[in-house]
Amino acid sequence: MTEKIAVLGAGSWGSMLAEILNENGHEVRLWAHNPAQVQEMNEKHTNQKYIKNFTFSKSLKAYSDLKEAIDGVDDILFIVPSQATRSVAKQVNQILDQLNIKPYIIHGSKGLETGTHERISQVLEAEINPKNRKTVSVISGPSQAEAVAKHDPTLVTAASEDLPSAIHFQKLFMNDYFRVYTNNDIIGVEIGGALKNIIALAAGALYGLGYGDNAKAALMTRGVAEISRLGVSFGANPLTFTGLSGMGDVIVTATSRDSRNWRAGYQLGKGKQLDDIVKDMGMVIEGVATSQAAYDLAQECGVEMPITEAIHSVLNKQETVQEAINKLMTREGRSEIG
Ligand SMILES: NC(=O)C1=CN([C@@H]2O[C@H](COP(=O)(O)OP(=O)(O)OC[C@H]3O[C@@H](n4cnc5c(N)ncnc54)[C@H](OP(=O)(O)O)[C@@H]3O)[C@@H](O)[C@H]2O)C=CC1
Ligand SMILES: O=C(CO)COP(=O)(O)O
Repeated sequence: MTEKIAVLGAGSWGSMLAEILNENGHEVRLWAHNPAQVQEMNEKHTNQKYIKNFTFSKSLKAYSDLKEAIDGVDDILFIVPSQATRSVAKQVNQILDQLNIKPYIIHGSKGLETGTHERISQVLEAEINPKNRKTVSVISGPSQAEAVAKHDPTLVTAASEDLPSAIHFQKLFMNDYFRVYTNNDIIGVEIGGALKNIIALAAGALYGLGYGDNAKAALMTRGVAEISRLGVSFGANPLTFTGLSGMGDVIVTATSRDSRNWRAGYQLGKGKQLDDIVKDMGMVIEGVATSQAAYDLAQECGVEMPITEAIHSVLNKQETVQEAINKLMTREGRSEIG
């Protein structure tokens, strides 16, 4: 089955997912809002700012006109930063009002919207009229774009409340280096993907301060515990958090030097100011905005999330990283389970 697919967002992950789909034989249209980036992709087949030293397939075409990118497609994949998804979805909906198509929608963004605290599938469902689309799904899991570029064997999850839609995307993406599982727990998959970025910030900060493997293992394990607590309070399946989009993504993002969130945390641990880190990174650090949304949600729902609170207070300059660690370590003793 070959399909026409629009990929919206040509950063590290959008361009790499577009390359996978293109290699799988689909007709892929990669949309970027920056015309210079479209020109670079079409003329040099590179995307140097986002994926260094990688040459994309010549058959992968980039577009700067959103309507041209979407017209006639079977599927639309949203891969812009979480906080930009709503504005892109509004534009897409207006265009779909004028076209006679009803595509499947999927996204690969890992964040929660600040203010509304919505998951990205909720944003897409709200902004794209059901008459203009089929279901909304997510693709998530441990998948640094730089490693996918090297065909590192990578396993991810496609999730939708509608299992046939998840299977639809499993078939589109699967190949011999990119293996896709399915899950109908979209809440758990999205919450795991979004909140692991907070744990990655914390892991980088610990390393920046010089702490080692015990601290890293403790952080990852208790990180999954608190992500799971929040997710379960929204009806997620606790087992999802032991899987690829939960523990799997915590492991890769909290250990990979390719992770922007880990690198940002490392610099925080070294004492660099957040504004400078964000400016110098030049790519999205999802954990920064998502730590605010997760902190607000935890307060609203009465869910205990000590690591999220610690990162929130460090990012808001209420505590240093060392002070936050001291507070975490001297909390009252707890039972591990429950
Ligand atoms: N990189 C990775 O390995 C992975 C990333 N993800 C997730 O994918 C999502 C995207 O990340 P990634 O590709 O890495 O991010 P990048 O920062 O690498 O790229 C983001 C892209 O989105 C574009 N963009 C930003 N704002 C807008 C907007 N308002 N409208 C249209 N386009 C916009 C940027 O263009 P410009 O810079 O020109 O503004 C850029 O092309 C994130 O949620 C991330 O968590 C998930 C798995 C792996
Ligand atoms: O989500 C990712 C890998 O699974 C990418 O993480 P970063 O955004 O921290 O690079």
